[in-house]
Amino acid sequence: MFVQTTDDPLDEVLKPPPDESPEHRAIRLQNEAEAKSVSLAIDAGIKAELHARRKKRIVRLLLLGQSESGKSTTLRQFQRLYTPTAFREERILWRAVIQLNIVRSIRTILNALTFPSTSRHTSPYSSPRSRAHTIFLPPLPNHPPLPSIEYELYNGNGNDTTLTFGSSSPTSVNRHPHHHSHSPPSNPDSDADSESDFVYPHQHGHYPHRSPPSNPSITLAPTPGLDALKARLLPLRHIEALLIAKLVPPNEEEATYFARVGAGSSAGASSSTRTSTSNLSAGSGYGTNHRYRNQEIFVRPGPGWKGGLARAIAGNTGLETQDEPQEVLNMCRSDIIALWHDEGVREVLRRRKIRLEEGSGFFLDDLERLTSLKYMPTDDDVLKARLKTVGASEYKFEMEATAGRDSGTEWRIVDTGGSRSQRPTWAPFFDDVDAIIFLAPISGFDQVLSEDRTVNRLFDGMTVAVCSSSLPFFRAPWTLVDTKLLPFLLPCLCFHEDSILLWKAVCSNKLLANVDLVLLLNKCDILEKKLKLGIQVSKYIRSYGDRKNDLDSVSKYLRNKFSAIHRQYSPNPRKFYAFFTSVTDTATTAGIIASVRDMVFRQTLKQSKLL
Ligand SMILES: Nc1nc2c(ncn2[C@@H]2O[C@H](COP(=O)(O)OP(=O)(O)OP(=O)(O)O)[C@@H](O)[C@H]2O)c(=O)[nH]1
Ligand SMILES: [Mg+2]
Repeated sequence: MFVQTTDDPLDEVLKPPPDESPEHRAIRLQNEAEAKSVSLAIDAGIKAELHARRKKRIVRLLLLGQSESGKSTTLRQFQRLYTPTAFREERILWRAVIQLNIVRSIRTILNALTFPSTSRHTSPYSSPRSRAHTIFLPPLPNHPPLPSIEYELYNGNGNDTTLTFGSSSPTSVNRHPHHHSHSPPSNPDSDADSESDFVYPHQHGHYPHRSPPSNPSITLAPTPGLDALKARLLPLRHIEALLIAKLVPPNEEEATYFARVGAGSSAGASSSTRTSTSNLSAGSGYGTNHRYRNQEIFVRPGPGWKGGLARAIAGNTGLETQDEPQEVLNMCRSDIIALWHDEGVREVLRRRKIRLEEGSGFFLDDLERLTSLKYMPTDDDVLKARLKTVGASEYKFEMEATAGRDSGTEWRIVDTGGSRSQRPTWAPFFDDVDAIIFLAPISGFDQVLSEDRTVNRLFDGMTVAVCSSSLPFFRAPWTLVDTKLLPFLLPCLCFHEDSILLWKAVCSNKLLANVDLVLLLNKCDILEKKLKLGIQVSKYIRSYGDRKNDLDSVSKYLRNKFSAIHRQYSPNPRKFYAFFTSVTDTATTAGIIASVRDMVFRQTLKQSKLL
């Protein structure tokens, strides 16, 4: 029976009729009882859901470390292990990145063969014999004609070659003298070009091994073999532009920065091709502006670039795709393989100290498979692919049931860009993080930072940085520190810029005082290779002294260094977790990631007093 306690007009409506019969009343009461129980059940469901949501654990991990330390690769390992279906589905999207990695490796080789390496040889125009040429290339198959674009390439025998792709091009490759606007300026140092420290191939396109001369310079010889090979590899420049245009959104200002700096002629290019044009001009920029030739293509983390690629290949299985870069790679396959396996080329790279196989995105040892028309990236390929990160982004993982007791926990992993200009983006994540995974690529003891070639990756570069508790480290980008300002920036410490410096900064940061730090001493596989090649650690790290130059001794020595810093700089005592890793190695990394996950999970429970 309703008890009317309010003046609610609804009550008036719901009031039983005054002449309600006993039968009708019984039915009405039964209906009301049923409605009430349904309503109660709904309320209970909502309550339970709210309760479950409140109970749901969220663990937030932050990946830190210098550029190329392996942060994004570690994230991909997490994805591979904990969201395998999504990881597998996305493999096809990585093909473009791998193609770009291959093309860039080839470009590095061709540049090494072409450009003199000594500091006085900074201009490809410096030869008095320089003359520009134009090569007209036919439009590539299965691709709409591109506007006519010109690129310049120093072809190694004193001539500049301008390449033109476009619908107006003749159908055969031929050369003719280029107009005067591309004529090389005269250079008073031009005689210097008659000698350089690189080996030229002989006339049949092979690169004979030459024993090192007593003088590090090697006299140049005419190089028709190399010219022919390079001409056959020219389409790689075209696909480099296509790939960049595919991967970098057209509105990406930063990605095209260096292109604009090194831009050549791009008149007539449509706005959609301007990205590729200007980036190709950057390709020409490595002819005319050497300092930009190592610029990396990057993407902002998150699904953005993948979304664009996915749309581009929508409806395609990836097996019978008409993928132009793949077709061009396939077409150039034998030349690429010949180039990479040539002893003479290897010798040039050795002399130039270019060790592609130790660098990022190295795929040249597997060209047969990777250049096949039906190539589909494997898990390992995806892990080895290199795509620089800019900015920071959070990735969510629901652990699957197989993950055991932490199933239902939501893991949020933040991947960050590690190059110097990116480090200020780390700070906003510091106040809400459960653990930090810090990657230190210990193979970098004999390398310099790609963004500053005066700075050793691990130890010995001398750079000034500002670090103080009152001036948050990461909000004071080192790049902004001007030496003129130094007297005003106190306290000011002189650091050795490198992974060690970063580790010190992370350990000492007060915001992170209660955050667990997990150190991955990464790239052990490369370290091992270097040590086997006889590279002496003591040459680069003076304090290493006369310890054994083997993997065990070196890695333990480095771990102790990091551990000592952790002990000394942590504001509060905390445990030190360190692992030796090669995060591209799926077999070993799976176990390590499981340990890290368990350890972080336990600590999180402890801190939330659930354990
Ligand atoms: N051989 C080897 N290569 C590795 C290892 N870890 C990472 N790499 C490779 O090194 C390159 C750089 O790795 P990333 O994960 O992109 O580096 P990152 O720290 O994310 O770099 P940024 O995005 O620039 O900050 C990639 O090509 C990886 O495949 C390793 O342990 N061994
Ligand atoms: Mg990255």
